[in-house]
This record gives sequence, C-alpha cells and structure tokens, in this order.
Amino acid sequence: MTLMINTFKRALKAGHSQIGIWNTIAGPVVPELLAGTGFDWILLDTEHSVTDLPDLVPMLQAVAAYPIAPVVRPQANDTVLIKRALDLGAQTLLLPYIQTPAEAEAAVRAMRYAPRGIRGVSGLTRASRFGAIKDYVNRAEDELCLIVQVETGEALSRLEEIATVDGVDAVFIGPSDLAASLGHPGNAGHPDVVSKVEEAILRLKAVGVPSGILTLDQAFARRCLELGTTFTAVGVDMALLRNAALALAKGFGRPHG
Ligand SMILES: O=C(O)C(=O)C[C@H](O)[C@@H](O)CO
Repeated sequence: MTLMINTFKRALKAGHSQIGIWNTIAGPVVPELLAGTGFDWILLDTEHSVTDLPDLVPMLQAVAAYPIAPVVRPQANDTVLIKRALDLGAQTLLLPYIQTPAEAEAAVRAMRYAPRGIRGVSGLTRASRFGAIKDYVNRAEDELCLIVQVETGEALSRLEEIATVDGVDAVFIGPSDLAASLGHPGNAGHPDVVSKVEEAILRLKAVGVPSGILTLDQAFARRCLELGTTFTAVGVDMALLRNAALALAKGFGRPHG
C-alpha cells in the first residue's frame, strides 16, 4: 500500500485557494454530512469541542470516502497529543496558541521522526495502515502538514519569525483569541482586530507563507481571500445548526432563543 497523498498540503504548496468548514459537533455523522457538501477542507476540532482523540478515528474514516481534506486541531501544542493525532492517521495538524519561534520549532520536532525530530515510532498505527505502508517511517513527513495558529498580539509581534521556521507549512490567524488578546473580547469585528488580521495576511504573503482564517462574516471572508488567505474557513457546524433552528422556530412564532 502506498502513502496517502495529502491533497491539502499539495494545494497549499501550489497556492490554490481552499475553502473550509469547521466541525465542532462530535461524532462521525456530521463530518460525513459536511464532507459531501463541496468544501475543500474540514477542521476536526478537539480544542473547543467534546471530541477527544479516540473519537477522531471514526471521524477520519467517515470523511475519507469524500473529496475533502481533514485538518485536525489537537488541544494544545504538545508532543504526545501530536504523536497520537498523527498515529491515528491525521496528516494535517493545526496547532493552537503558538507564541514563539521556539514553540513552532518544538511542534516541527514533534511531527518528525528521529534524527530530524522526536516523534515516537510504531509500525502498527492507522497512519501506516497498520504496517501496510512499508516505507511509512521514511516517507511520512512528505505528506504531513503543519499549520501553526497565531492568535495573540505577542505572537503577531513575531509573525515572520514564527512563520518561517523550517517545517511550518502555513499560519492560521485566530480572530476570536486575537480580539481578546487585543482587548476586544467577543468582538473580532472591531476595527483594531480587523486591521491586525488584514496586516497579518499581507505580512505572511510577503514572506511567502500560506495564511488561513476562520470567519463567519462572508464579506470579511471575501476580503481575506482578496488579501491572500489560501485556506479560508467560512462556517462552523454548530452555528449553522443553531441559526437554522432559530430561524425555523421564529418562522412559527416561537420566541427567539
Ligand atoms: O481564535 C480563533 O478565532 C480561533 O481559534 C477559532 C476558534 O477557536 C473557533 O473555535 C471558533 O469558534
């Protein structure tokens, strides 16, 4: 069996724009439903959801049958969590709260086997299809993709240094946490936050590093695309469901929840 191609990484390297959807509802059914709706990538979140690492297995299996690339967000930039997510078969990771180049370097080491890194070796994981991919240990890195999440003013002050760490494939800008960090909690649309996000996209473009974002504001998503984001998430499953339920209830005269 040959190593699975990471279509998300290939598209990033080719500079193709990829539109994504955020999954926070645990279990394989919603990711599978979303996988058939036309998005290029789906974020399977374990940071802000009840999804835990073992839950990722059926979720990854569910989306594998569809032309969509899964991106897994572990709870933290942690060597063990990274190892386990990779062993479960995730090929692209989004690591939250990267504050310094040293933290990005630690993440890169966790993604790589020795001698280039410190990822623990097992021949019998889902990643290697339980040993069926014979050269997995030597080739895995080619199809792994590391996205670091920059989400504070402090991290933005070192954006170029973090983004250009060898082994970092892309940078995700987290508008909600950035808003809080800049003194505007709950207001990612504040002009100070918007201008920092826009500036960050341009700064990443200037150093040739792909940038991504999540925003539910479609006008702002289009603005980010214009500025140069190449992986742009435009919806969250929980919000889609809640908004649709509220609208339906309202249509039948129910009080707004
Ligand atoms: O700071 C952000 O924005 C993000 O990190 C994305 C959020 O975590 C996402 O869960 C939106 O609910």
